[in-house]
Amino acid sequence: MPARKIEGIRLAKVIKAEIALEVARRVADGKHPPGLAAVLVGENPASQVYVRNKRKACEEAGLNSWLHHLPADTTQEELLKLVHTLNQDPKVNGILVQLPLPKHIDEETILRAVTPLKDVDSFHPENVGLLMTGHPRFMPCTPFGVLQMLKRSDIETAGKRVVILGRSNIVGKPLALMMMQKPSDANPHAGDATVTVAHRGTKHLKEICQQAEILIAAIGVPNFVTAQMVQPGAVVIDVGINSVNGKLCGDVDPEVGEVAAALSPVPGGVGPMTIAMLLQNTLKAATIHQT
Ligand SMILES: Nc1nc(=O)c2c([nH]1)NC[C@@H]1CN(c3ccc(C(=O)N[C@@H](CCC(=O)O)C(=O)O)cc3)C=[N+]21
Ligand SMILES: [Mg+2]
Repeated sequence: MPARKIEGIRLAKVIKAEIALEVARRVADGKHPPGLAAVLVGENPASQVYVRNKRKACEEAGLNSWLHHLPADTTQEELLKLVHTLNQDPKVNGILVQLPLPKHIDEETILRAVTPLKDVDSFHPENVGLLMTGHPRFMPCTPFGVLQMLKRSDIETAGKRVVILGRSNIVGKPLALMMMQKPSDANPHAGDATVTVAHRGTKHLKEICQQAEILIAAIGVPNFVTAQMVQPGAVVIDVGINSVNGKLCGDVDPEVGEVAAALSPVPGGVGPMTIAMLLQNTLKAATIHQT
């Protein structure tokens, strides 16, 4: 029986509608709409697509959004100056500096310059630390999207054996934290799972993947996960966004659909969920700022 398709794009629509309702309620109370400032440096075509999708989603949910598109030769000082301006702007609740940045700019320096209270990506070390200790301020958007995708598909994570392929700061590492943590009032979305993090250097990778009840691929290699790596009946989440001959493809080979119980597609899976959670975080930021 082919795998059930976990339609992130449909779940994201539901979440965006919930956010739109809450935004309308706040506006009716005389508050400003939450505002997201996106900063894009240079002409990376994929980044331009993501930023466009983010702005469209903001518009649909009634949030304000601004795009600051700077030329590829922008200096680090100029970018820092813009970040400082956005930090001070009361209409801006969330700041997103699209990665990757051009080589001559130090990403770590820029991510630390975003005030943690507007850091809707949750990339600032203060927010990473809060997440690590189980008191998240903002949950990073892609891992949060993965957890919501499972929850809203009635897929239990508690007590399950979860294998995460990939150890990036944006996906693998924070997802591992959120998946393994015990839920609490401060951390209601925690997964309560048993987590293994594997990567390209892992020995016996196939055997480890076969142990997974939930397998999450965020390794950045097209079609890396094949059917023989997947336990029959497992749930597989594909976080991969790869471009192959101009076509978008994930980290999971489509043949996995023949053995998995459920599989998230690319496109239409984790990507739209990431954007929905970005709006959720921007709304949360507005709540924190009381604007
Ligand atoms: N500061 C920062 N925050 C990010 O959250 C961030 C980033 N930098 N840099 C790049 C990655 C990637 N990312 C995606 C968001 C949406 C889709 C998305 O909407 N994908 C659609 C299709 C898009 C298409 O047509 O190419 C889908 O999967 O259905 C994909 C990828 C956010 N990222
Ligand atoms: Mg990785």
